[in-house]
Formats: sequence, C-alpha cells, structure tokens
Amino acid sequence: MKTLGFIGMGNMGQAMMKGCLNVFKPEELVFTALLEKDCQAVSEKTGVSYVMDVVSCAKNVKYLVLAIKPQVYPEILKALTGKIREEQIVISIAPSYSIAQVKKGLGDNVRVVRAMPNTPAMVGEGMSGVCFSEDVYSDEERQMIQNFFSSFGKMEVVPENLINAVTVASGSSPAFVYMFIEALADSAVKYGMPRDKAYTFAAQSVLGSAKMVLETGEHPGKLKDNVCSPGGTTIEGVAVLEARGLRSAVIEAASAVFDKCQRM
Ligand SMILES: NC(=O)C1=CN([C@@H]2O[C@H](COP(=O)(O)OP(=O)(O)OC[C@H]3O[C@@H](n4cnc5c(N)ncnc54)[C@H](O)[C@@H]3O)[C@@H](O)[C@H]2O)C=CC1
Ligand SMILES: O=C(O)[C@@H]1CCC=N1
Repeated sequence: MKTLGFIGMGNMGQAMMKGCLNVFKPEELVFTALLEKDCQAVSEKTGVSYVMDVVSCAKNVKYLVLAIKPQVYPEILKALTGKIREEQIVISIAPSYSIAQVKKGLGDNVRVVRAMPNTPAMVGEGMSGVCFSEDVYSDEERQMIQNFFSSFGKMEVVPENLINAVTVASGSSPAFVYMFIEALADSAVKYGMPRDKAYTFAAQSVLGSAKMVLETGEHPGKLKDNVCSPGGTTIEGVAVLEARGLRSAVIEAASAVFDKCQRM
C-alpha cells in the first residue's frame, strides 16, 4: 500500500506534491488527473507514478487527497462511494464542501480531514488550516497529517467553523498580495525601473514586511509607524491609501470571499 494518493494534479496538487517529495519517496506516492498528457508531464518531472482512474488511485493508499475543483466533487464522490476503507483517511481541500457533505458522499464511516492550503505551498511557504472530523485518529495518523501539511509550509489545526475565515486570510489572499505587488511594480516602472527589477524590489519588500510581522511580534500598525518619518515621504503615500480606502477595500474583498464560500 502507498502512503499518499492525489486525485487532481493542478495548481494545488502539484504544489502539495512538491513539498511531500522532501519527506516521502516518489514510490510512496501516486496520483491521477483528467488528462494523460498532464499526468505524464508531472510523472516525468517528479518520478511519481500515476493511474488513469480515480478508484485505482484511491484503492491502495492510506491517505487520499482530493485536489479537484468543487464542480468535479459530485462526480468523484459518486465514483468513490463505498470504496474507501475504514483504515483510510480522505483529505479534502475544496472551499465549499463540509466534512459532513464529503462523508455523505463517501459513506458515514469514512474519516475526513478538511483543509484549506494555499499556492505558496509551491515554494514551501504555504499556510494551511486543517480540521479533523470527529472520528478517532491515532497519534501516528495525526502526526502524519501534520507532517504532510508541514512539508509545504506552516499548518494550524482549526475548528471547521473557522475554515471560511482561513480561506479569506490565507487561501485566497495570495491573489490580493500578487495584485499589490503588481501595482507596486507598475509604479516603479512608471519612474523608470526595469520591469524585472521592479518585481524583485516589490516582492522582496512584501516578503521582508511579512517576516517582520512574524518574527518581531510587533503590531503591524507599529511597524508601519516605524517606516513613516515625521514630515517624510511615506506618510504622504499612507494618507493617499487611507483616502482611497485601502483597508476597507481589503475588508470588503474578504467579505466577498467569505460570502462565496457560504454560497458555493
Ligand atoms: N488554487 C488555489 O489557490 C487553491 C485551491 N484550493 C482548492 O483546491 C482544489 C484544486 O484547485 P486547483 O489545484 O487550483 O485546480 P486545478 O484546476 O489547477 O486542478 C484540478 C485538477 O483536477 C483534475 N481533474 C479534473 N477533473 C478530474 C476527474 N474527473 N478525475 C480526475 N482528476 C480530475 C485536473 O486534471 C487537474 O489536475 C479546488 O477545490 C480549489 O478550490 C484550495 C486552496 C487554494
Ligand atoms: O478561488 C478559489 O475558489 C480557491 C480557494 C482558495 C483559493 N482558490
């Protein structure tokens, strides 16, 4: 029996598998996806074997990761109904499917771990919120799930009622951050900086600022204050961002994400 099987090998499947390969051998993993040419390409790059149907992928693995879009869930859950054994654990990362819904599709006795990772997993800097169903898990199984998510970043166990907040804070937020980096870089280009350098300057300043929040434990407002010299340059920009409603735009965007999680 292999350790981990992935159904779906797109953005998240590939990001998670890349991290996993720091911890597990390629022979311990297997995956499937819709198109054989995509499977071949990933297999050539990683050395992980693939199968071309979901039931074969699910059959011989201890942990089965569902890395497919919510729209495909009904079809995949139907194909796997009654096929997951008691000793197996299903890890589901779709924003809209609750543990109860996945169990309803697969069978009530199936143990389901619901999680929300993010694409920075691709570079080992992911952030995942993880919730366990109310079933019994051994210490070894819990540790293994922790090792899985830690292989591509940080993870925290959260109650399921916080998973939509996780989607806001870390699942979807990389898109907002990329928009901010793109806008900063456009601004630097406007003042003559070459495009590639502009991305380096903008992205490194976001990376460094994030690290300051995580490593100093200082309030972000205090860190912002430290950048703003009295009568200096930065406060001029801060005043414009306040006037243009940066914070309320972010909070409104978060509400839109949260509402969609509930509507999907
Ligand atoms: N992209 C992101 O930033 C994040 C995505 N998620 C969730 O992760 C899941 C996957 O998202 P992505 O990787 O972005 O999607 P994707 O579209 O990049 O990949 C989906 C994969 O599913 C495969 N697939 C589709 N139909 C299939 C079928 N019938 N049988 C087998 N495989 C099939 C495709 O071949 C592809 O490999 C979604 O539920 C998404 O909401 C969660 C956190 C972050
Ligand atoms: O946009 C989405 O639906 C997925 C979930 C979180 C990030 N991407």
